[in-house]
Amino acid sequence: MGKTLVVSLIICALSVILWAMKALYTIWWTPKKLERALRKQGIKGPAYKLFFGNMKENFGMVKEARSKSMNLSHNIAPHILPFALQTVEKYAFGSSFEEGRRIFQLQTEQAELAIQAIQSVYIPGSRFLPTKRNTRMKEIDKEVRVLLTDIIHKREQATKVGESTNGDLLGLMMESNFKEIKENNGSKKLGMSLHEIIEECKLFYFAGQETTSTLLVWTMVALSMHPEWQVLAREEVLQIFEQRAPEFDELTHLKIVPMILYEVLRLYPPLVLLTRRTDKEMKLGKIILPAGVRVALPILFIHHDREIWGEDVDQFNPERFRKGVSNATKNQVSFFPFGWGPRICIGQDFAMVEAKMALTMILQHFSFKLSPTYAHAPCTVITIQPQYGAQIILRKI
Ligand code: HEM
Repeated sequence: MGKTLVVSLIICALSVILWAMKALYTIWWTPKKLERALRKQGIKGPAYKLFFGNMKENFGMVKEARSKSMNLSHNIAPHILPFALQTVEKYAFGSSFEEGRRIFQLQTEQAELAIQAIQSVYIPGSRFLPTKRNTRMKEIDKEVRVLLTDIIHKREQATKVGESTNGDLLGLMMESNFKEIKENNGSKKLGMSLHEIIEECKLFYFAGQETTSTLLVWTMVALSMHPEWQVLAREEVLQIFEQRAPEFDELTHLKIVPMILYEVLRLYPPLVLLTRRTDKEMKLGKIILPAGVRVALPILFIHHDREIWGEDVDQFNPERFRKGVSNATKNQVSFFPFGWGPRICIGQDFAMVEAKMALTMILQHFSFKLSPTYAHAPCTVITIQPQYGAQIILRKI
């Protein structure tokens, strides 16, 4: 008993030391290393300032918006999320909403538990303890795997007997995997493993629903706050489609709706930050970054940078996108809600089509305005969310 206690204490002490070393490395040594490297290149100042600009001002903007608590009646956010999921399910997995509902519920619960874990005090190694939350997270992970494995196995059988993928993403992924294995004489080393396919599916669930529903929720909030743009968008939609459902090809005729969506993505980018780690010395513009440095690309801050966007940076002004994104950004990389470079969001066109389609149909059938109970309080919970909900009053037209 005494021996076990000593061993446990030693393990605990070692993990605390390791954790402290890691924290020191991340918050002190790496920025110092970066600063030294930058100083040699004639760039002076603390590393965080060099890369984030005036953080205080930017954080202030988000904090200021967090105000009093409100009641959640008419909150549209929970209704938009299942819509986005249904779309991802249908086009990414081809399965019906009902079939995927269990996975959706589980993934939602998993995201909530992950947020709770992120927001609680970090104790090194605590994720291995059999706490209620950890146990539930493991159970969820297991159940999601079983459900997805089932969908994948059914698809595998269908692909083997030459059934069509119907062009959905999972089918295409498996078809190409199957082809690669076949071309290499059945060697499974080259194709994706079941584990990899499951991880891709899970990524699609997270990447494809929360982001697009966030875009739609903020678009409805913005159009409620700016009824003049709501009127313009509705006029355009009714002129092109009248009351009928839009066809995919016709969506390119929309001009005002994409301007609105871009402006919403600028003001409320669903993902506020991207991070990268340099694995070797790298040149970033005129700056040389040493290896092992974590670089944050603060999408939200850059989208709200007065120097880039001008004095009306905090205003909702879709007009700035009238001549397209390159014109609005003067060809700089200052608007990147979907990321940039090789890891750019693969679902961006899909998301834009989905948002245009959904917004068109909402505008055709409803006019909407903010409920007096709405409090404007954007806050970051993985994606940027209205902290007290998005209470909107819809009127059938
Ligand atoms: C408004 C909607 C969306 C926004 C704002 C958004 C934004 C992003 C961003 C910022 C990234 C990270 C890029 C990086 O790390 O550089 C990303 C990655 C990704 N997104 Fe989206 N996304 C949206 C919708 C979607 C949809 C609808 C899907 C799928 C149907 C999707 C699938 C993915 C995937 C699979 C990745 C990972 C790509 C990779 O690592 O190579 N996203 N997205």
